[in-house]
Amino acid sequence: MSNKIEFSPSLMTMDLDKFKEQITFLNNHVGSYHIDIMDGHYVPNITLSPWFVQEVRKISDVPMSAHLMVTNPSFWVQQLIDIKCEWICMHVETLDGLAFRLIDQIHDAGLKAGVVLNPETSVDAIRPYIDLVDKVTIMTVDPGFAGQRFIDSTLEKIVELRKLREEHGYKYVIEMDGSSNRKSFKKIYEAGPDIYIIGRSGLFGLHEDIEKAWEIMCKDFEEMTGEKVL
Ligand SMILES: O=C(CO)[C@@H](O)[C@H](O)[C@H](O)COP(=O)(O)O
Ligand SMILES: [Co+2]
Repeated sequence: MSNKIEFSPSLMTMDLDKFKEQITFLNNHVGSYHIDIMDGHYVPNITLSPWFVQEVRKISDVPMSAHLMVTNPSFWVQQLIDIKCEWICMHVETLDGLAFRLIDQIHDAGLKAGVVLNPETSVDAIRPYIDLVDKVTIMTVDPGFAGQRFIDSTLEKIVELRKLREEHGYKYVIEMDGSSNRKSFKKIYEAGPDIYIIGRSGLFGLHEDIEKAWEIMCKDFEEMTGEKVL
């Protein structure tokens, strides 16, 4: 398989004492930044925020993708629209009765709308609006925390999404989120997402120098998949 693969660092796992150095380096290497936004309610944790998106924006032109883990997506979507966050991705499990309105609202603002599926949520849940979304993210861990174990059974949803896209000509890109690293790269690659979220286990934790960490990540990916990181 040689579709264009994009890497998207999960910035909640970066080293904040090296914020400028890490972003400046990554700006030249990655396709987007992944910003985890939690409300301490939908998941029992609090991490980044729209404010953080704006801080990154001061030193980066790389598109930003907000991963909303919140019980009240409308409130957060509006904030992210106001600051023109390029990708706004909402958990399917929080969208009942709101999906079409929020997707339209994001599109009307000229931004991209994504949906995120928990490990136990099936692709069928997004069938009513699958043709409208720009991205589908498959959680390969439970949402809320870094450093969790990879859930193998989630990979079949990536295969299913690829098949559906081929059959129906849907426009969405497919992203995976959770514990992508040397140990899991091969099986993820075989399932075939377009975007890999890389966190502490796959990137930031590999070396304190981000340039070296990136080199190790690329080598790991190439060794495990046979695919060169461009
Ligand atoms: O949404 C989440 C967690 O709720 C992810 O974006 C993680 O931040 C990322 O997957 C961590 O990856 P690891 O550090 O575990 O490899
Ligand atoms: Co995430």
